[in-house]
Amino acid sequence: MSATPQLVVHRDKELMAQAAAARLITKIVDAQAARGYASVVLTGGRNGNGLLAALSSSAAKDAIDWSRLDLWWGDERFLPDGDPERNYTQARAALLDAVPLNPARVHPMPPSDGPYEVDAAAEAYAAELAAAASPDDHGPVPTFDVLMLGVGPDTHVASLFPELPAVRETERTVVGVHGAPKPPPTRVTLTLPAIRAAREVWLLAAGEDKAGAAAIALSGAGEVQAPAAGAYGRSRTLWLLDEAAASQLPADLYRPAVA
Ligand SMILES: O=C(O)[C@H](O)[C@@H](O)[C@H](O)[C@H](O)COP(=O)(O)O
Repeated sequence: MSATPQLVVHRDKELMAQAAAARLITKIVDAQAARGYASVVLTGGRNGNGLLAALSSSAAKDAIDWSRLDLWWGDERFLPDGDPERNYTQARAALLDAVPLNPARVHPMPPSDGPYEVDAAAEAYAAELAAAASPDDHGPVPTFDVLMLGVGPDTHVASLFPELPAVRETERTVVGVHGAPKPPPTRVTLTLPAIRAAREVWLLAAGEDKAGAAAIALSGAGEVQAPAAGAYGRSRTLWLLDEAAASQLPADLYRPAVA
């Protein structure tokens, strides 16, 4: 496990999205060369969607073999299929509808108008992950190449909000969330054990409203109070920030260049 995060600070959120998209393309191409396929966990939010939009407008995206890419989600707002607030709907609009993915490798979380209520939806997604895991993986989830997470101003990641039961989960890989402080209140989320199955976890934070959250999560806070602090990958944990989000980090973590 690699709990010590590395930080990359970009000038602004546009540059951050473009650089993160370039980084993701390279990661996917490398994984496909090494293993034949790649697996990525997507996140919602402005930064996650900004990265997908940047990837969509990058010429280098054609280097990816889209038919050999597994896509999963870190969390989902439990809303009807096609709802514009669903992370899946937003990811389709930002990128997925424009690239030749293999539909069998795309794994959106279940919608609220499907066969499941929210806790059963979480169980179904956990079963889908378990079915995709191989004996080489470390448990009932695949070893994702990259798992991306937006960071909320309250330090939430995926739909793991401070102090709520989901962030305390140590056994199940996916749980239903009831009473989330950010609408909608009902959600499905990967848990910290599932997140930590990833080779690399990338946390995306841009804007002044994230500065406090980044400083708290990177300064030794506990994961129940600051879920972002508990999100780390097996071989790498990378925080991708813009200068505004990095502005409250302690000087031993980040020293802005002097102009
Ligand atoms: O499910 C949600 O309500 C959002 O997706 C949320 O979890 C988001 O990822 C973070 O709040 C970061 O948001 P931004 O990237 O928009 O700053």
